[in-house]
Amino acid sequence: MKQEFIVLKRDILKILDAFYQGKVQRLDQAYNLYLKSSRNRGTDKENLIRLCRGVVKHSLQLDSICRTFLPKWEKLPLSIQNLLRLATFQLLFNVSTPKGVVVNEAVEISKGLYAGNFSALVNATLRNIAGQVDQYLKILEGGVELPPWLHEQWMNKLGKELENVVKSLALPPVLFLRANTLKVGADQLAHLLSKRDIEAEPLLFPPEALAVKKGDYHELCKTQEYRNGMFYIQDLSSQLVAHLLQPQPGEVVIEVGCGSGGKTTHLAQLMQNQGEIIAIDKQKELLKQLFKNVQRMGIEIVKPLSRDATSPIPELKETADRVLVDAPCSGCGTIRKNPEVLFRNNQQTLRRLAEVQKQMLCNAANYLKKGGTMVYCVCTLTDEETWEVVEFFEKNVPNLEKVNLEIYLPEGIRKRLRNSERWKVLVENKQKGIEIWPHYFSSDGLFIVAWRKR
Ligand SMILES: C[S@@+](CC[C@H](N)C(=O)[O-])C[C@H]1O[C@@H](n2cnc3c(N)ncnc32)[C@H](O)[C@@H]1O
Repeated sequence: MKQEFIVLKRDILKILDAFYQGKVQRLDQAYNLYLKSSRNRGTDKENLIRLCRGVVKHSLQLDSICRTFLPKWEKLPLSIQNLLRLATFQLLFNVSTPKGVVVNEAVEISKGLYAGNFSALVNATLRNIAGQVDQYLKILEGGVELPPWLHEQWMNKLGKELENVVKSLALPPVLFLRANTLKVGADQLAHLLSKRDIEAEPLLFPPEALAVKKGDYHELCKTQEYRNGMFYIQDLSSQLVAHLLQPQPGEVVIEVGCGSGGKTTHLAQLMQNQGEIIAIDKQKELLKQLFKNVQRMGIEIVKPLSRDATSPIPELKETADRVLVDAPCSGCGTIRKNPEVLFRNNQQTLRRLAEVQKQMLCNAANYLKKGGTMVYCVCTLTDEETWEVVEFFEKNVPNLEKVNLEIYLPEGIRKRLRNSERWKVLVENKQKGIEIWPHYFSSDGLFIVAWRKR
């Protein structure tokens, strides 16, 4: 039995315990907090993240498998539940590790929990599950199990296509980069990274996008190219947003909900570092990170503004050529990398978020000059946060007309969208907004819509 795997799994269990106890909202907060402490610097980070993410992503399925053998599953202490979840996940997904090793390691760990009172139960349950792995694998081949409220919504939208979505959500997230074209092109960046044994393949659209084929997040952040601001780690669908806003050098652009600057820095690139971007967020901590990113990437046109964007900001009235509203949302498009989204949301949280989105959007429309363009985007695809927000906005804010974004999409992207039944429905209904579903490009899901002020 390899001692280091046992240590790794004990670490994972601490993270899962913190997550399921609700001590942190997001899973990445739980593992980042943990990895930050100096004792854990040598941890096999990627394996740890993969296993934590896998357990949370499949926990509805893992729990129902465990429940088959443990009718009193709900009454078990949380650490024992997590130990069984983790070992079951390994039995089903880590086919390279012999089943006996997985079971023995779990039993060994259980001896240190609750005076070993649950060791026999852990042993018997996992041996039963190990004996029926083939049967369970068939269930898991269907993809991630969505909570009923989300399954019903997406089924209504997608019908049979939902099968492809949930299968795609089960896959690990793809790491995408955006070359900072103020410093380097995608081909040149790929070449520089290859010297560090990182393989990143330039994509056709956007021209600055790359998909990482070899190398992980932590390796990338340590490179000289990262420190020199030659790239930003950003999902592919997010990279479409700045292009669809079409900012021009010399213009005034306002971004509402700028966070740490993923889209802000992209807007600055497209503006060739000329003009002005007012980057608004209510979280000061994120604005500090934005400042670091802007400096790292050699950008000089960003003015951070710490404000609550659900209230009007009178001094910005009719000042902007373009406005981007990147609103807080449930993140249902990001389940591949943020599986906690499956558990932290329900119809109530969606309604609360939709209210914030509506207020941010209605206020932001006032910042546009006549003839200016505004984009609203969210990395989710629930009705409440997308089309219902659009409907409310259009009823309440006059003098705006929807822009047909399809014409701004490059042929490759358009072709893929046109292949989907969902796109045909949107076009038939003259909806004009764009829905990127996670299986189209192995990216996050995203909703984008745009208006022009008359
Ligand atoms: C989707 S995230 C932004 C991501 C960012 N634009 C990027 O591309 O990296 C939404 C942002 O909205 C901010 N936010 C939430 N509520 C807000 C409010 N009432 N006023 C201003 N910003 C808010 C959050 O702090 C968060 O950074």
